[in-house]
Amino acid sequence: MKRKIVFTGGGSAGHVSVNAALIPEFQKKGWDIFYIGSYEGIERSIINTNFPEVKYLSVPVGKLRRYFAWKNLSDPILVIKGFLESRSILQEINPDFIFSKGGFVSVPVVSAGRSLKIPVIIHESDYTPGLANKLVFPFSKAICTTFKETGQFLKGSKSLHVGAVLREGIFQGEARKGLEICGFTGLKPILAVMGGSLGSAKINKLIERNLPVLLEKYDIIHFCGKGNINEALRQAGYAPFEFVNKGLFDLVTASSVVVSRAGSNSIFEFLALEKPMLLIPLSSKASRGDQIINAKSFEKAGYSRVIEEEQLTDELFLKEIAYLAQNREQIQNRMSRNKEFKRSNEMYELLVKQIDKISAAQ
Ligand SMILES: CC(=O)N[C@H]1[C@@H](OP(=O)(O)OP(=O)(O)OC[C@H]2O[C@@H](n3ccc(=O)[nH]c3=O)[C@H](O)[C@@H]2O)O[C@H](CO)[C@@H](O)[C@@H]1O
Repeated sequence: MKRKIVFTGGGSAGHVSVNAALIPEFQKKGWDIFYIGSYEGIERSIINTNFPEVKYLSVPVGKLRRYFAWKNLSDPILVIKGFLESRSILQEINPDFIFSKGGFVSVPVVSAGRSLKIPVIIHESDYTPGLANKLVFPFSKAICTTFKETGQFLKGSKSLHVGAVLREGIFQGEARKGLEICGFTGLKPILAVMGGSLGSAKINKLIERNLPVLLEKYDIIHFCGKGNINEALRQAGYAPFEFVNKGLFDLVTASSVVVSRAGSNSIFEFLALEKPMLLIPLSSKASRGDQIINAKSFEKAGYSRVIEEEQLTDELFLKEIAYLAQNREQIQNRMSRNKEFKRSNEMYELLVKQIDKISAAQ
């Protein structure tokens, strides 16, 4: 009989990337694969676009906020509905295990899995654990972490440092194809700008203001986020994209320096591809501050420069880009020594070993 796995996680691509890295491995090994996500979240389009064979099942999702909003009154009802629907889906599938990448959508799925005694393994890619993962941590058999230091924030011995889990295609990117997609000549160095998977209004405005100056020295690839392209800016040397599913690694491989938010998956991808980074983490006013900690740890390792939003000025921004361009080789040397990541096939083997151990103990 085919073994079955249910993936969950979503809300932003950062909560889908590891799943997207692992799905092809489970496919190769003949598993029956299901994904439980929201009706409209980014996880739905990523899974349906890249893995049409995976059975995607939607459940209602209630957001967990740390601040007041009227929706805080209705969202608990959605969470309960999400739990009940997840439970009946899981009862029907009866998977060998659930792999959760976090985000709001994972809370009802993991809780329902626990109520049915289905083993759950979760993954945390940020330095400090996110709220959803913290809530479901007691329901899991193991929590895999990208950062070694994350274990100190999790009680007990369930945490397992695995490093970043990278999508297989990452090392197959071709600079030539990236240039072709953008219509660039390759004569100027390329600056890639990514405001996280959803785009960042702040970074988009920063680029807009500094575009004429930047274009004197660089060609620019700008990942603006869905619905954020400003068509008036389109010109020779400036290639804007909303969200790129295919060809992303051709574009990143073609780049010399990257300006980015500090979401964990993105920065580890840039590290693996040895792209010096200027990180502008999401402020602690708009988040739990996880990106600031991610960014600082990269700065300490000498892979990136960091400008916090509160310190961000156009002058400092241009100065830091110039610094990275000048010190590129030195930074890349440091990056090339970092091997703290897992290829998807290695992570597959690790997960299956874990799950066999758990099943034998049950
Ligand atoms: C606002 C928010 O909640 N941000 C969180 C979210 O960020 P976010 O969703 O931006 O997550 P990451 O930066 O970790 O990952 C983004 C992923 O999207 C991919 N990508 C991006 C652009 C594109 O056009 N195509 C594409 O495939 C990147 O290659 C990467 O794999 O999850 C991260 C990981 O938990 C957290 O650190 C962030 O704080």
